[in-house]
Amino acid sequence: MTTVIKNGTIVTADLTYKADVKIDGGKIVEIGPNLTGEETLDATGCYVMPGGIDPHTHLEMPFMGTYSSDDFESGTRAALSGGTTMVVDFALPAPGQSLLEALTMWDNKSTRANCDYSFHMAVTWWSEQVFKEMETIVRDKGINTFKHFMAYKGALMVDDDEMFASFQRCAELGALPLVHAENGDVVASMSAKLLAEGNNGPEAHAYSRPAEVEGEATNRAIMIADMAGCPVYIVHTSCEQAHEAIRRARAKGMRVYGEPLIQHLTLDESEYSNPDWDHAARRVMSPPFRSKQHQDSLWAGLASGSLQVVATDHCAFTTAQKRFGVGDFTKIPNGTGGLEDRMPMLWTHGVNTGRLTMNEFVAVTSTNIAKILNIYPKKGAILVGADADIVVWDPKRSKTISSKAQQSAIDYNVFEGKEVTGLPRYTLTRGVVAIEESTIKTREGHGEFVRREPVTAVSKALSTWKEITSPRKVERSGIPATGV
Ligand SMILES: NC(=O)NCCC(=O)O
Ligand SMILES: [Zn+2]
Ligand SMILES: [Zn+2]
Repeated sequence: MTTVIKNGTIVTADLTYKADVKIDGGKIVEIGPNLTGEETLDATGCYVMPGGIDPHTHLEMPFMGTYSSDDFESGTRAALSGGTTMVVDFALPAPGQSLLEALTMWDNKSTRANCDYSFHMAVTWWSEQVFKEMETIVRDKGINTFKHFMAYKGALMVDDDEMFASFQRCAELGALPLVHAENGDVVASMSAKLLAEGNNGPEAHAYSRPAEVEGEATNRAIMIADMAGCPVYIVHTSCEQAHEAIRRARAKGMRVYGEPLIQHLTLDESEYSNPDWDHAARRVMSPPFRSKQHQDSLWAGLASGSLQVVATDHCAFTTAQKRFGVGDFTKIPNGTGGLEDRMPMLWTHGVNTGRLTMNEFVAVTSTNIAKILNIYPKKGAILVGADADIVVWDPKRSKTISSKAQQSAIDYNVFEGKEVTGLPRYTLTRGVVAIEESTIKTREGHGEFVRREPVTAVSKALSTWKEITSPRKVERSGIPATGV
């Protein structure tokens, strides 16, 4: 069946123009005036944009003694409802577990997805086996990104030598390392001190992870990547110190990417002072929410291009799960939701305030990450041949965010009560209408895994430069005899 989106204005990362879009077999087949098809979707007054890509989700993630509560069904339904048509989740091997075995576990969970998805593979330990399996993950399994946690000591954290070894392997394979940059040793030490002093509430989670903890680790990850000769992507960049490290590295010519979250852009540290324990605990995530000055830095980074992607790190725990940490903040499961609200919140606080143009909005919610992950223009584009992952965006539609009306499985929303203006009229996943205003038409299992080939251009450029500038043995003719 052919579908035509009529009377809208196409907005991409670099163009804004009036045209209809024709879809057949899940792909865009024609763009132009006066198109016709068997089904017509009216986009009068709307912007026709590439569907959002959220490159940072944790659906049904085993973490801190429990599982995050949105699975691939509810999580991707929430995504589509907010205009996001692809998610990238993290396959997390337990320390000692095979990467391939972990991937099978994530493959099994994702069969319920309503929209397309892909995985990053985490490197949570290091051995000859991990070294070898990384190649299979890239070449056979279509995954070109490896995640490293510098935090969560005693659980997911890797040390510098492991990270350096893994980054070097990424360089060989044309893969991109991702890093959760917080100094896990310092966090562990500060947490123990705070607890010993009786500081056990959710606000102490933020006290234990100041911006310096993130700035130091971000800089370290960037320097290690530079020595390994690979690009690096810093997830959930939340503060000026981390942004500064990214900015500085980019100015020196390093391929470094930074990803602020919608939560860090729009919610601040005052949330942790709320007298209601549940309110504060529901907002416990790592890194924690920061001050308004840090938020200004992140917005400036998006506008100037030193930060490239807005994600959610969607990792949703119910209030009951958060209460595991009553009396000990280190036991509050870390994570917040946001999949459904990322696009409307960013449009409202970015485009509607003049902090971002519409084209920049498309760039940071879709096109930039599609390019970084090497899936452009299959995803992230309104072009003939691209997947018809499209959001028809109505800039006048408004709502007040409420957990009562959300798709996410949890019992609250960190954006509760916020007014948003700018919402999907239609969300299409590979040509199928999944959302029509407030009507949910998602199909469980419709989502497909998106293969991602190695990023050969960047790794070839970096390895060529590395080879040319590598240290060389100095050849000497007159070597003195040893001893006397
Ligand atoms: N961010 C967070 O607090 N939870 C999810 C896991 C992670 O990304 O660190
Ligand atoms: Zn993280
Ligand atoms: Zn995460």
